[in-house]
Amino acid sequence: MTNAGTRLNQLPEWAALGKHREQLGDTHLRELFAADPERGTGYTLRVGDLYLDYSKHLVTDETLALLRDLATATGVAGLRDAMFRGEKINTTEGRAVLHTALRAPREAVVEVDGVNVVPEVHAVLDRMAGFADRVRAGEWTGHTGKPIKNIVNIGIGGSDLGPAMAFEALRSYTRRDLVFRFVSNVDGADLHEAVRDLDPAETLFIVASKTFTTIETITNATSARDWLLAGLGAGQEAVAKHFVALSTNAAKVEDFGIDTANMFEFWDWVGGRYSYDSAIGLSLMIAIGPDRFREMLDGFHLVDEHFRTAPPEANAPLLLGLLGIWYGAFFDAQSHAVLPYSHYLSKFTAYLQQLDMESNGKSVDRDGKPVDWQTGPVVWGTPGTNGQHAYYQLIHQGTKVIPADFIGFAEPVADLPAGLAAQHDLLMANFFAQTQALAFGKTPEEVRAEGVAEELVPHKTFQGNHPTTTILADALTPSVLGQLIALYEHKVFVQGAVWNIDSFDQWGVELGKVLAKRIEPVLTRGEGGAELDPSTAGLVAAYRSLRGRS
Ligand SMILES: O=P(O)(O)OC[C@H]1O[C@](O)(CO)[C@@H](O)[C@@H]1O
Repeated sequence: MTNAGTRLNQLPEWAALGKHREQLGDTHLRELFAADPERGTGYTLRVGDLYLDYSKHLVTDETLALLRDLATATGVAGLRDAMFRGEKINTTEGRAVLHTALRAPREAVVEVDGVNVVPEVHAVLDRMAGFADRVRAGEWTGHTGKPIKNIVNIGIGGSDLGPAMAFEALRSYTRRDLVFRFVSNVDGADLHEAVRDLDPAETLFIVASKTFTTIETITNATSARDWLLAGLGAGQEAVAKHFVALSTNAAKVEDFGIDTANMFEFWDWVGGRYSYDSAIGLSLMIAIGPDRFREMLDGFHLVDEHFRTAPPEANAPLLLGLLGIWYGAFFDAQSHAVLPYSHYLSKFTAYLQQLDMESNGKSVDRDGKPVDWQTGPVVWGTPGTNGQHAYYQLIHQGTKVIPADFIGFAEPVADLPAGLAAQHDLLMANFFAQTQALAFGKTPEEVRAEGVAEELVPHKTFQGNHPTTTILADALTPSVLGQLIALYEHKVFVQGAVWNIDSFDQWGVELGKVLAKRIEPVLTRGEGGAELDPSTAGLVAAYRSLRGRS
């Protein structure tokens, strides 16, 4: 609900943006830069260790002011403050949204239903640290007395993507003598490949599931238990030394056979896709150590505080959120590319896909009314420079408007051998070249001036005017990773607030789960299926026939 109870696209601020968009017409970034020599330095922000350049966006001072007016009219700041206060802003699930409490300092007070949750958060972090230290020191031994050397995280969605992404991102900080694997897919191949070369006696499974009912995770965890017990030739008593659980659901953890003494808890006010800085990060904490994990939490907290207190003109998540709204609503942009120029961020965009698309892939507003404005974009991308040799052609010369974030670092990771570290300038030269080419393109006149044959001029012309944000940091440290993730979390928040949707539920994933449960007995035993539509019934029959079951 907007502050005036008016639908988003009925607001005068929305109309003002529409009019402004018409006036902007085809104005080119070349013109905007020519008109303002300070633009390249003026349209920048510094947040913690992040340097943000938004000068290559199709905006003027007026655009930005109008977008901030829209944020005011839609009550973004009020909803933000309600979130930080622990109010139940996830209305369809009746829950508070308090991932920010996961990184609050020990002395902070954040109340849910009148209870300060910060002491509990730190109690769990301390328990995690104690456990991580024991594993890292070789003091946590398996059933046969051998120290644990292999850590396998079993989870899916937010219980996988966060720790898996952060493990990759911080690989240079990880214990290289321990093996870390992440299993998510219910395709048995995932678990098979993860454990086939491991010694069960040295393997710890971390079963990560907020609900502890997710069928993929419970199925994989059950198979992992079978693999372990068969490999050890042991009974159920071996489970306690080789399985720990990360969950909000102690009863289900116990049902599975994991001692709740080996459970690390979190709470229903932590959304799955906002959870890797909770107990869900245990595998990461074992990998990088508790101190580095805490540095990461401090990075998150730094951006939380920025989002909570920075004025609108200098508020980075607000700005990024509003830019996305601008392109979706007024340029018909359907997607948003996130292009990290770091090999270690290979899973960053996949992580953001859940964060953004599960949060803002909604088509009814908070009151259940259909929206008639664009909501969350398709988020996609892979690390540069690989994308340059694959799909950048379409970004440069295609017909779509694709706003893109370019993320890069001044320093290569510390433990890269000098010869390989020397490649970093080339990587970053590509990083800077791409946003330059996207913004300014190459005019037909410039192409002709190179002596290109006239019939090839249109093919070699780059229209430019493709909007990008550049995010530059000194190095990919635990703190910087936390800062980056919090930046995106709050950007997603801002967009959901303006679009007036509940960014914290995910009802859209439920139907498929229910149908899969109904279809499985048809596949395996030929039972039921009368209710299947003709297409699905035909496919199921073909599958059964191919498997020799009909
Ligand atoms: O941690 P859980 O409860 O196993 O859920 C895993 C994932 O499944 C979802 O609920 C979607 O199905 C995500 O939101 C969540 O991150």
